Amino acid sequence: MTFLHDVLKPGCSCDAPEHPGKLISIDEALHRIGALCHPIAEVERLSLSQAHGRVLALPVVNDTPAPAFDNSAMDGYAVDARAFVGDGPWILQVSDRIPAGSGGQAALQPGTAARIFTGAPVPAGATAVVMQEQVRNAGALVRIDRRPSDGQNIRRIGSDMQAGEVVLTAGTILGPREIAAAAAAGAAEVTVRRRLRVALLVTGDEVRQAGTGRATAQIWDVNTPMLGAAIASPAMELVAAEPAADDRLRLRRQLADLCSRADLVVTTGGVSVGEEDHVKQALADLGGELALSGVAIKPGKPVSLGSVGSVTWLGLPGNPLAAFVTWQLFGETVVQHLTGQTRLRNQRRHVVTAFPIKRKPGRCEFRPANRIGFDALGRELVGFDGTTNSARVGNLPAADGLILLPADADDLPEGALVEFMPFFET
Ligand SMILES: Nc1nc2c(c(=O)[nH]1)N[C@H]1C(S)=C(S)[C@@H](COP(=O)(O)OP(=O)(O)OC[C@H]3O[C@@H](n4cnc5c(N)ncnc54)[C@H](O)[C@@H]3O)O[C@H]1N2
Ligand code: MOO
Repeated sequence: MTFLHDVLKPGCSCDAPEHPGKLISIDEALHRIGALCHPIAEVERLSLSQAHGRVLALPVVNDTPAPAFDNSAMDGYAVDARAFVGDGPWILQVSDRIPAGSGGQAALQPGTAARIFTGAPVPAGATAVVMQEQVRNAGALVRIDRRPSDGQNIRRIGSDMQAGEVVLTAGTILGPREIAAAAAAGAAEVTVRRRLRVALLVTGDEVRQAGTGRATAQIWDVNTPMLGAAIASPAMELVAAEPAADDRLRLRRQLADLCSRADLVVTTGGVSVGEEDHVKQALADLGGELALSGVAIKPGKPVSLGSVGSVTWLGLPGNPLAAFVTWQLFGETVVQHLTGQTRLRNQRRHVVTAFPIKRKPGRCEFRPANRIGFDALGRELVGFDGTTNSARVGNLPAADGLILLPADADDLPEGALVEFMPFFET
């Protein structure tokens, strides 16, 4: 069953009246993100040790073979097995001692064994290394009982990476695995895109920062710390995190200022249909253009995207779970495009529900869920809290991803196959 398609007739009571036919599918929204968001052009050169989490702007090419010389995979004895006559055992004199790092290595003296250590260069003329546990040692002599195979315990020059090989392509995000490969290629520095400048504007007169006073009917600000944490990844720089009033004029001034300092302005709240929802009007006043406004997704229906000149604007809903889900799904995708990542991280996979689900059809629904094991067929089972709503984040820490419930499904039995998207963690 596919459910990432246009929902022409939203079936949920809160979908239809204000947006008839205007909600687009998740896939269409992702497509529009791709069409709008292009990588920032500026790059910088960083040492590899400073580059964690950054996005490569130029490939990393291995200039010399890795490993750069044949070396031993074991502590043992380097021998030339071609010279072993008969079935053995063979007794050889130990003619040399080769620790790791020793240079200018002499060739193996014919008919002898060279004591060698893991990582040390294998002397010319040796065809194998016999690990020391398989050798009987008597002073300057060693006894080998089994014929070593050709190349045994030798890591060959270039067997990891060839000279001239592209180790990492442009657009790769540098995590520990990529940094390992770049380090093995001897890359001291890499060329990465500069950090994406992100500004956060959290609307809502009722929203208060924890630690300040709070009157009745006011609420703690969840979105600033939550999105601040999501943006605190090495490829991004949070240039501003400001509260905004529900006032169109002041909002316009604030947005103009943020657009002059950021590549991406993320707002929360004020994107729905109420008279207090001024964000879109303020952007229109600045000459902004909308790329999408409203997606058939629950929570997060009012999520919007647009641009003001070269600056991208992402409007997330105010409800914290809706903001979280739409950041995970759309915000991360916007960032991936703007930072020039070429391998988009779409880790959705199929899982099986541990409980039945009752719901209203109409929008594709994302629910916090957690993996709880496997069923008798070996399929991954997920559980979830049945009482989710778009303002509720208390159950987020227990979850480790989101399940996607089909737009057109009302009741799903226990054991239904659904998609699961693990959280992006930075
Ligand atoms: N008549 C309609 N009303 C609403 C509709 C609709 O279609 N018709 N859609 C609902 C849906 S769905 C959502 S989602 C919300 C989104 O509205 P906004 O994005 O404009 O957000 P606000 O109205 O500003 O706030 C919604 C909600 O979230 C609370 N909030 C806001 N900011 C924060 C924050 N930083 N930390 C914690 N909580 C926050 C705010 O107090 C509201 O309760 O609109 C529905 N309404
Ligand atoms: O779509 Mo709204 O996101 O239910 O909360």
